[in-house]
Amino acid sequence: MAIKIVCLPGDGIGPEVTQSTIAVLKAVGEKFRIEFDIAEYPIGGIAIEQSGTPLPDQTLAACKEADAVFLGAIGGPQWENPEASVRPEQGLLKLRSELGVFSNIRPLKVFPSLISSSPLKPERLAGVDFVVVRELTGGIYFGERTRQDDYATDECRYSVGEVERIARVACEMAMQRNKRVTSVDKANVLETSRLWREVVTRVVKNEFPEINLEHQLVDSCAMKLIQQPAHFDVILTENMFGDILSDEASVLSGSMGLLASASIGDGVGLFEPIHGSAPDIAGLGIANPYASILSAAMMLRWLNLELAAKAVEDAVLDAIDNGTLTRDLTISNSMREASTKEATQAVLEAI
Ligand SMILES: NC(=O)c1ccc[n+]([C@@H]2O[C@H](COP(=O)([O-])OP(=O)(O)OC[C@H]3O[C@@H](n4cnc5c(N)ncnc54)[C@H](O)[C@@H]3O)[C@@H](O)[C@H]2O)c1
Ligand SMILES: CC(C)[C@H](C(=O)O)[C@@H](O)C(=O)O
Ligand SMILES: [Mg+2]
Repeated sequence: MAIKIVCLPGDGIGPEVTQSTIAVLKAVGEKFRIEFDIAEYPIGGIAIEQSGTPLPDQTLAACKEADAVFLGAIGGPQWENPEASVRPEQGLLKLRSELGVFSNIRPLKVFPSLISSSPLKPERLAGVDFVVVRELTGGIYFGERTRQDDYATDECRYSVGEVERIARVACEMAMQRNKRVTSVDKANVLETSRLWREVVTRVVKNEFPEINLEHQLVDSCAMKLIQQPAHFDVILTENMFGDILSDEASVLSGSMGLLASASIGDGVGLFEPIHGSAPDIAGLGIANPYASILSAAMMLRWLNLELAAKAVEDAVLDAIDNGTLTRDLTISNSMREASTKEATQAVLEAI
């Protein structure tokens, strides 16, 4: 039976990188005789243009019935008017919430052949391999917002249950890795962080006694990520800190255009690169498609298609090792610059 994938290209470079990813999915499907039924639906700014809402009912219904959902990126300056009542980002947040995908897994590896693409010194990058486990459906992203003439508020709320379940995801992941969890919070200031710290400590003590747990404040964690990135194994953190730290971490790998993610809950999974719609390069044909393609590999693995997932990851690695690099990766090392199409072609040839 065909595997039903709902694809949400979105805005800016979203459609460019999803087009590459669909080509790769088709190729890997042919190689391993897997039938994918891929249907595209609007989300984000394009959906606002078409129907006045960033997450149309048909899109949400299709996502809920799919085996997996794949998203490019949403947003852009056209929809950034501070007075606007509908925004592309609301569509993505509602989708995450409706699908209940509370854990966002963002792996970070440094590809040896890309060490010169990172602004960090090579010796800092040796052995860097960690994963950010970001809570995705709670915290300040989903609290009540108010606006008066002269002030505004954003509520940040976490329940014990929300922290327990994401802590378990991080611990289970750490058990498959080096059994080290760094839980990141701001417990010296925030009450939600003090609850977070308490709950994480209890979950580890009662359920994962083999895990080596450390707590780190988010400000010094931001520093340590650059100063000593090889220190980390699993970084467990709340929604907004995870958003910020993962973009920061992408600099270690050389580009945001390399970082994939999987958003998992109890039902259908959502797979998306961590980057946004990159309005500054949209339409130029130079976006890096590897983050998106690697997100599809995470999707294949989650669908229990391990051979196909590995084939996609190896093909991206081959393309990178052969020096097929888009502008974001060549900028600091004056190598030849590949287009999105050329990078996609290099992956297709390696499959
Ligand atoms: N998941 C998502 O859909 C998502 C994620 C982040 C931001 N956004 C939205 O994207 C819009 C732009 O946000 P931003 O500029 O802060 O972040 P961004 O991630 O879109 O871009 C940041 C920088 O990284 C570069 N970049 C990002 N992805 C790249 C790729 N694949 N290849 C080459 N270069 C790449 C961009 O050119 C830009 O210079 C905003 O509307 C924001 O809300 C959406
Ligand atoms: C677009 C925005 C709502 C989103 C987030 O903050 O979660 C993005 O930055 C991400 O990292 O996926
Ligand atoms: Mg982000």
